[in-house]
Amino acid sequence: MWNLARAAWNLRQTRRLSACIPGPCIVHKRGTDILHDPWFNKDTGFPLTERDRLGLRGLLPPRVISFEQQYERFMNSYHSLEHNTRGEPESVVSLAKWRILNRLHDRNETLYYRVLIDNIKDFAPIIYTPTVGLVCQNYGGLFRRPRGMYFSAKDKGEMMSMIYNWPSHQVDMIVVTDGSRILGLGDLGVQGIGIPIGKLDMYVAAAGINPQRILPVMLDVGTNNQKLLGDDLYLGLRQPRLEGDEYLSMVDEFMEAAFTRWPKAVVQFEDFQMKWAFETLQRYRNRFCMFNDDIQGTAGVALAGLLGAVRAQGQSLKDFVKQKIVVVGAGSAGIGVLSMARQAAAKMLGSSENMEANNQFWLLDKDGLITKDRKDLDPAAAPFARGFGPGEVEGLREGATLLEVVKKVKPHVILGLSGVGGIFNEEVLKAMRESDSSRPAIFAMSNPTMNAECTAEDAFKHAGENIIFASGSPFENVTLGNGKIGYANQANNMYLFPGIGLGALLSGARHISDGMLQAAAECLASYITEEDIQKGILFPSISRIRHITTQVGTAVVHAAVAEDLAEGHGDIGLKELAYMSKEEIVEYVSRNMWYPIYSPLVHEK
Ligand SMILES: NC(=O)C1=CN([C@@H]2O[C@H](COP(=O)(O)OP(=O)(O)OC[C@H]3O[C@@H](n4cnc5c(N)ncnc54)[C@H](O)[C@@H]3O)[C@@H](O)[C@H]2O)C=CC1
Ligand SMILES: CC(=O)C(=O)O
Ligand SMILES: [Mg+2]
Repeated sequence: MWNLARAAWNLRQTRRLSACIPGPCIVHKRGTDILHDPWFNKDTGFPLTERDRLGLRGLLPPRVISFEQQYERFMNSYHSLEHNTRGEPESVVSLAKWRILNRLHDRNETLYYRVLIDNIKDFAPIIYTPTVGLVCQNYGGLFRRPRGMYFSAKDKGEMMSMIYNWPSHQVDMIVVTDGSRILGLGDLGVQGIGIPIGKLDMYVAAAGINPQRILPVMLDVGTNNQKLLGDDLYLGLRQPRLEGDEYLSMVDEFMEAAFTRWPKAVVQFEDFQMKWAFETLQRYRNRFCMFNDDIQGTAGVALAGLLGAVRAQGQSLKDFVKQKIVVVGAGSAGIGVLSMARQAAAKMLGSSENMEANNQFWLLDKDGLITKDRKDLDPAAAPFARGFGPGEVEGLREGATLLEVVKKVKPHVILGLSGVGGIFNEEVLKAMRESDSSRPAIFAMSNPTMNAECTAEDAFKHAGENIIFASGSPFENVTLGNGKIGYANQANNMYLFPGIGLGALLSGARHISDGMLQAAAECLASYITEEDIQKGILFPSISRIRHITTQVGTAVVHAAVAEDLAEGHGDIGLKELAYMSKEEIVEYVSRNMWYPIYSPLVHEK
């Protein structure tokens, strides 16, 4: 039986290798309809024979420009824009850069994704955080043409038919938001659509998901943002947010519709306010192949960073259980990080009893330190409320301030996921000089840049040059004395969500388990070399994101198979997956990653 599966796998391999040259792309349009379709459009790059075949002759200037020349011309325009906007306010420059990229996205997807992949380090801050936040805030004014699908409270009962309005026959990856907590910017209603668009651009760039098979989705359930409600030109529903069962029945309807049309799709929930983030995750995670990026993706990246910080202190990974970690922000992201960190510690300790005694975490929210004396203690925060077991620090009361906590606990790590810019202020950072760690870690993970708990520069200036620093949005490295560099790591879930989604898709996982998420986090944690860790580098350069995502995707496929959750993908069945070696899974994952090149277009009626 196994030998047969093996033989079939080998045969397919051979066939595929001989088919590496870009295959033809079937197109059902002709003439200007092709030029106006960004998926097929090659601008001046259509060869003459193709112009003849597709009725394009005379619709373009006669000269044929190669893909490389088009690429160079775009990059030249981009660099001129950089040059011409020098000295302008940062927001003006960032939006100008976003516009030029967006115009290309609207016109020629192949060229757009190629420049994005090749220049991901420079372009991620434009199409993703921080600029995407600014884009969402200014969405009404920037809107030119729609992207993705919008399901509103007015569409109740219609979603099952509406989903068939989407033109692609196959969708692999859906990112959905209700716009209720966009980065650290709060409720932006329908304007939050920029986030699923940016996340899916990262899916294409990092995971090689085919852009014809992605779907950004906005669930417009209203908004509680008074400014938007009072704005005549606001593009979403001008009504308060749906609540309770009305809200859930709308999300239910969307999920049923999406999985009815595309049963093998993966759905990522993004930027939902905390109560709905947790509730929808519990509601759907055993029914559908879905995950919540803010809770689960962020947790894996933070855990990888925390383990890196242990290594940077010259300790063994097992010493993680001795680290005193203060988390600031008890929302979906903060609680997600603590839950995963606790799981990892429990695994290292080997028993839940030891875990009770361990008690290494302190959690604060807008009302200060959370203890068991907290009135109306949120059930999600309850496992991390102080005031039980050994390890209590004298004199720390319910609601203690961050400064009090840092001074008394002398933590190894402070990790911010509060959405509040600057709360790691000079006093807090200076107090970190008394940390019990030889290399204290400061993670200011809130987005966008304005909402980071501190800047990289302030962290190194006030907390000392030996710290480890990471932030959610990118900062420049800091030049320290004696030619040393203070590394500004970017601890952002972009290092994991593409690999989680890709691994879930290619394994055909029924759902996404904790084991699959843990495998993703462990893979990222082990990616970085000892030499880099010693310099204070916790995460690899974003320019390696395709390679990282291949590895993370492989780890996720492997875990899905090991947990018996995989059902296979396309013509690769479970048995073939189960038979693959690690190298073969890597090869399988890479082979399934889309790469932007112009394919010959063949017209079919
Ligand atoms: N770097 C990354 O990959 C990620 C970063 N984030 C960022 O984390 C932030 C929070 O996200 P969520 O947890 O989903 O939001 P949330 O709204 O669910 O939670 C925010 C939490 O911060 C607390 N808080 C507010 N003011 C505070 C203060 N002054 N001191 C201490 N705590 C305070 C709130 O009480 C709440 O517990 C956002 O800025 C988001 O952009 C979220 C996901 C991933
Ligand atoms: C990065 C991200 O997912 C957030 O800030 O919400
Ligand atoms: Mg998010």
